[in-house]
Amino acid sequence: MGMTIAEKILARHSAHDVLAPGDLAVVEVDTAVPLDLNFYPEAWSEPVSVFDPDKVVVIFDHIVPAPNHRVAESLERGRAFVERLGITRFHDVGARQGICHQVIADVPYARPGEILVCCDSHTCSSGAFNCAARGIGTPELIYVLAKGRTWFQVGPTIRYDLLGELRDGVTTKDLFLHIAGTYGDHVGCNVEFGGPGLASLTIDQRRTLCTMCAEISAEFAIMEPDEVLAAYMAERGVGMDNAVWPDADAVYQDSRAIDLSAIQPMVGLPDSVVGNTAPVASVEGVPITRAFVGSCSNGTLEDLREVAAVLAGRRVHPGVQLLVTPGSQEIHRRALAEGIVATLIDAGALITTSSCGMCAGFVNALSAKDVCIASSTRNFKGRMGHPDARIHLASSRTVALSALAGHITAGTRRPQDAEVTPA
Ligand SMILES: CC(C)[C@@](O)(CC(=O)O)C(=O)O
Repeated sequence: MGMTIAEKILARHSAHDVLAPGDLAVVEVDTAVPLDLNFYPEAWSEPVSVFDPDKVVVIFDHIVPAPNHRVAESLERGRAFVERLGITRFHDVGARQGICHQVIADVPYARPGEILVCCDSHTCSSGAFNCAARGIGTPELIYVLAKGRTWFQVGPTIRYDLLGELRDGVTTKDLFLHIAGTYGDHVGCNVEFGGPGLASLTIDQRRTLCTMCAEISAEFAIMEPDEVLAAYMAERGVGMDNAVWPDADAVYQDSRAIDLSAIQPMVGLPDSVVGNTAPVASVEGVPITRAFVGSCSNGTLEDLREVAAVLAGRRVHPGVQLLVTPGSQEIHRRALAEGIVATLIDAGALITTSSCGMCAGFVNALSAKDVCIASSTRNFKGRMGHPDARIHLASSRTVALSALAGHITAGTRRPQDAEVTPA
């Protein structure tokens, strides 16, 4: 019987030749990624040894730099663990800091055909690399660290075939919001992306889409390998030998074709994106007080470029506070080199340290009165501060346009503005 990408990767890492939905697979893990949050005393029960220190990557990203002594003590616990077990791949506060999924992409720690686990729901982000990547809980991570193995129950797979190309100014965030609004949640299911339209999407755009699949409760969200991925990996010295395509006779729970050219700018409405999204045009004019660009879904260099293109030579609306959080120090440095940081600051934005930042609600929280538009991952009630704050999710471009206007808007691109705006 034919297998989907997820089934094939799990089978290759297990004792099974064939896996089908419902099967339990015990698998060897290629990479395990503990985060700063794992080292809180209530969560952490330290393994005496790790299965292979070279397969462990420790990344501090959620609450960094430490805002209080409790966090500082957790980070110290993490550093002691890294030191004791001889883990060399360590992203501490400082020069190598970044959001785990962005760092995993930058290096890259996620590789085609491999299995990567991390204690964060957005770990499916690395499905863009044809990697079976998934979030797990801290107790399970401790087991993986000790034994190098974990288990998954194989879920049915929903296949998305992408056709055509996105129109100018439309992003994979809009594509995701279309999927979440149209099809609702994908609880217990793997998601697989392929089709001729995939070739038109950059790696950053692919990561946005895969990352957001956590919000529809997907298990694995994996893309087919192609030349775009091969080029990205080749630049980083990684081959495609283990890349996995689905079998021609793979069995899917459902197959859905999406015409990318039909997607329009979308907004995720408060307080969940599941079945709750709308074209930006339909909420045009809703006043906002806060705007945020960042997170593991949209803190990429392409996001920052898009925001800079919108903001160049303009000023953010006086009633709006705009925060921009580069996904990693690597991206921050490249944004500096490209002049993006200066453009954003001149426009009135605040650039923050590379971390989960506002998305995780640990810094710069929203008040009860705030209305926010964010390109980040999640908009549950109370996610970014007070439960009465209203959070809309959108592309970084829509966030930037809205920050200029002081209200939610799909706006227009600058060259078009120049044509229609009298001097
Ligand atoms: C810790 C929290 C902010 C988290 O990172 C947890 C998670 O994704 O598993 C999230 O994005 O909700």
